[in-house]
Amino acid sequence: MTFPRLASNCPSGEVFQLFVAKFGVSHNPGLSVKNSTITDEVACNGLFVRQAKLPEGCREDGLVELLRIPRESTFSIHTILEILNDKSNYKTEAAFLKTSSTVKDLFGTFCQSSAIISRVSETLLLVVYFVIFDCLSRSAYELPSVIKLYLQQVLLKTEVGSLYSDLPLKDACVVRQFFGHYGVGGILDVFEMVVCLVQRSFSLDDIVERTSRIFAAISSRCLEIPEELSLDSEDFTVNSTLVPILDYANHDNDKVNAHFDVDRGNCDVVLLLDRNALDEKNDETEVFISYSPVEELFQFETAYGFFPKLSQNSAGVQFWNLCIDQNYFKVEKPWGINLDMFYKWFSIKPCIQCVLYEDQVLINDAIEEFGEFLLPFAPNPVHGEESCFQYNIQAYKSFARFASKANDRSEEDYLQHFREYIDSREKSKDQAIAMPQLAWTCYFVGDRYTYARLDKGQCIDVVFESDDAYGCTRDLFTDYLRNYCFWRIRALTLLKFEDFSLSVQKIARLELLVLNKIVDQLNAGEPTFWTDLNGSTTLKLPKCPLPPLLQMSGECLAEISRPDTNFEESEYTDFFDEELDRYLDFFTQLS
Ligand SMILES: C[S@@+](CC[C@H](N)C(=O)[O-])C[C@H]1O[C@@H](n2cnc3c(N)ncnc32)[C@H](O)[C@@H]1O
Repeated sequence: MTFPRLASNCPSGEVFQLFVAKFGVSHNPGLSVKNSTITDEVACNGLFVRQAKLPEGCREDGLVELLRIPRESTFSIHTILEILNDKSNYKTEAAFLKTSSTVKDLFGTFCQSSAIISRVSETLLLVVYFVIFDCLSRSAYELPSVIKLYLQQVLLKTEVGSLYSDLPLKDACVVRQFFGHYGVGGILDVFEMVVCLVQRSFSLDDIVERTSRIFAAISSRCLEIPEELSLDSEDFTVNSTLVPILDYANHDNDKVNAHFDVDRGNCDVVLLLDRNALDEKNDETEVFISYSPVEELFQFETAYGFFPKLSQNSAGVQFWNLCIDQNYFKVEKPWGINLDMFYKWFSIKPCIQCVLYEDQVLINDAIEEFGEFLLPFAPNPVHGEESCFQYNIQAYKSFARFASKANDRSEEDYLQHFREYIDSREKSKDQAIAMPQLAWTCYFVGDRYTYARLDKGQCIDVVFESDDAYGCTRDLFTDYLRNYCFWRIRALTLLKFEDFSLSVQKIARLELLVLNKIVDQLNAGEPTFWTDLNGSTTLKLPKCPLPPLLQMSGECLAEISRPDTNFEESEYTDFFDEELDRYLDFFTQLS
């Protein structure tokens, strides 16, 4: 099989040569960069290896080193500072002082923005750096040449086709309304904030378009590069890092034939080929690495702009973290419970993990988070016609009592504070209240029928003690899920997809596919939960994390009126002393 030559407008071959000639990158003679054939959707480069040109022999571990990139030619939040602070990277001392101090000032200003602080990640900080570099390079500042080359010939030339490439999203208000619970609002906020900060500091053309390109390129090219904490330690941390040339490698979990690593001797990043994974018949093969062995499709689409094919190497499964639109919490309330308030107090992510497996969509009920999601559907273990949870609208009085006991002061000193604070936390757009869970009482049978204010882990231990309780709860949840799917399918099908950016259309279509599949399976009485496959598969599901709890961009559904009626603490707990003990630190810190 042969691959097409690089298109004349594709600079990656030239970039490869420049990194080799000027920035210490070395490579195996069999390695080259070419147009990849994996996708027609975007212009796509890839790394290729020609077997005939690979020298004989290999490393001790049988792998062949294809590429070596010195640490100082990679970009992490640490190396960028080192590159900026190295005077030898500038033509004059004056240029060094001007650029390095301006970058630090602007970076400091950007990082004070609350939208950035609340969502800070190393990848975001890299975006901030490169957006600043782009503006400086267009404003008569000198940039270290390694940064300039990577920015201008890689980041700004990359086509990704992800959610970030589509920023600012068409019809952003509707997208926020219908996909905000997936965290899209946070992406939009950060993008708008970065653009706004840049526009305040520079009057340049095309800021929005270039910022979007840089966001998309960095999000799709960052690698998690391990770094030892110290020379004599086995412990290491990982840094989000941009690694030139290696980042031309594409992803395919079925065709993986290489992986990257760090040379512990000098911290170079190396790309290592498994020669056994090459097909003898093909003289030239595309090099594939794995961006992630576990494929969660929303994340792949947002970061990389594509849904990978279902691959046997990923255990034959992919995931869709079905985030629940919190607006539905107003529509249906199991046992009359306000689910928004429940999940917020317990810091439970309103998200159901779906497993895409052999043309089926199965709810992953084998993870702890599923049990957590299920909790508010549980019936009272004695009074089966009631919920097993009770909400205390006057929880601020419990907080005041705890604080008074912990600090030996009067309850009155704290009442107003907690009333206002709890009010603001319950009404906030965060998905977690982030206070001790003292608002929901759980009824359970231990040695006797009793009640206490437990956290989610404790609740799971006591609520699902018996298989009956679990089965009954799961049935109630299944009805809820069916109704949710109908509601959401209806909402999504009423949308005019053509009004949206391409990536949002792809996400909406895939979610519809998942929801319709669940409904079809439920209607046909087919398995809906992963554990229902018992016996028909011995597959052990890989771990796929749920998305984090949203900050500042969840829904705010609380409409709370807080009556000031008689309040008896003992109606809400049988375990006051244990609870006080448990949360003593929180309350003593208030003083
Ligand atoms: C780290 S870059 C790889 C190099 C990139 N192809 C280029 O042209 O520079 C990651 C991007 O490559 C593309 N890509 C990688 N693997 C892919 C695959 N299996 N299918 C479709 N696109 C892929 C996606 O656009 C992704 O965002």
